[in-house]
Amino acid sequence: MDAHDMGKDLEKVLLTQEQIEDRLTEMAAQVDADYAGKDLLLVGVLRGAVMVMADLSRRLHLPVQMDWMAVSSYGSGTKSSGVVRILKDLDTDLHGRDVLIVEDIIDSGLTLSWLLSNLRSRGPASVEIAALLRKPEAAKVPVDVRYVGFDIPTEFVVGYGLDYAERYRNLPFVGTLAPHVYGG
Ligand SMILES: O=P(O)(O)OC[C@H]1O[C@H](OP(=O)(O)OP(=O)(O)O)[C@H](O)[C@@H]1O
Ligand code: HPA
Ligand SMILES: [Mg+2]
Repeated sequence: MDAHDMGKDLEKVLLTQEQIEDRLTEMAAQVDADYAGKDLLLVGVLRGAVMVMADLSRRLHLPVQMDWMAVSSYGSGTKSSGVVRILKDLDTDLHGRDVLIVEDIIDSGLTLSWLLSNLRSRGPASVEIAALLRKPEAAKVPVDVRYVGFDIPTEFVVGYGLDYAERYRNLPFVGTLAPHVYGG
C-alpha cells in the first residue's frame, strides 16, 4: 500500500468533515445544557476517540476535566474479539464525579458495555456516554447511550480516529475502504 495516497484505498465517504463538525456542535450544546453547574469529567477511550474528544471538547463552554483510558478489543482486524483489556487506566478518582465517556463508535457494544460497568463500580455520581457513531444492527449487547452523533449501516468504517490495522485514523472524514485493502 502507498501510505501517501489514502484516497485510492477508499470506497466511499459516509460522513463529510462538515457533517461531523455540525453534529458535534449540536452534541456539545446538549452536553453544556445537561451538565450546567456540574464538574464534568470527560473520559476519552484511546485511541479511536482522540478526534472526537478534541473536537467535541473544544465546542463545550463548560470547564471540563479530561482523562484517558486505553482499552482494546479489536487488535488489528475488523472483528471484535469480545475480550476487553485495559491497556492504560484512568489517573482520576471517579468517586462522586459526573463522568462522560467519549467514544468514536459503538459497534457490537461489547467495549462500552464493559467500560460502563467498570466505571460505574468506582463510585461516580453518574456515568453517561457520548459516541460519534453507532451501528444499531451490529449490536450484540444493548448499550444505553446518552449522546449519539450518527447511526450508520453495518459496514467497517475508517477515518476521524477509526483505523484499519492502525491506518486511516487521520482522515478528516468517515468512509469505507475498497475491497482491495482487505485483500479482496
Ligand atoms: O462496540 P465494539 O464492537 O466493542 O467496538 C467499538 C470499539 O472498538 C474500537 O476500538 P479498538 O478496540 O479497535 O481500539 P482503538 O480505539 O485503539 O482502535 C472503537 O474505537 C471502540 O472503542
Ligand atoms: O467500523 C469500525 N471501524 C474501525 N474500528 C472499529 N471498531 C469497531 N467498529 C469499527
Ligand atoms: Mg480500532
